[in-house]
Amino acid sequence: MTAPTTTTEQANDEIAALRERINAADDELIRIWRERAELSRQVGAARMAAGGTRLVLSREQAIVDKFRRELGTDGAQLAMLVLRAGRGPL
Ligand SMILES: C=C(O[C@@H]1C=C(C(=O)O)C=C[C@H]1O)C(=O)O
Repeated sequence: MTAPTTTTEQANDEIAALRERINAADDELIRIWRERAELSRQVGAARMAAGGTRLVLSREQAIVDKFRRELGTDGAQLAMLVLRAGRGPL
């Protein structure tokens, strides 16, 4: 059996530092999630105020396709949640 290359204390320090970065990334994701939902709501309101539709399915499909291309099947699922956050459930 090979000896460990780091001590438990070193590993704990590294994990604590990485978790700080994860927490910062999560905060950013939450901020961006809220920002996008608000922008989407504003687009919907502007379009409906001009007599247009609340939804544009071709645009939503393009967004789902982009997320799938970039992130795979989970990305497509994520896009559905992202879209729902802005315009509400279908
Ligand atoms: C924001 C818009 O309105 C709706 C919401 C979308 C979105 O959140 O990306 C996309 C298409 C529309 O169904 C838009 O048309 O861009």
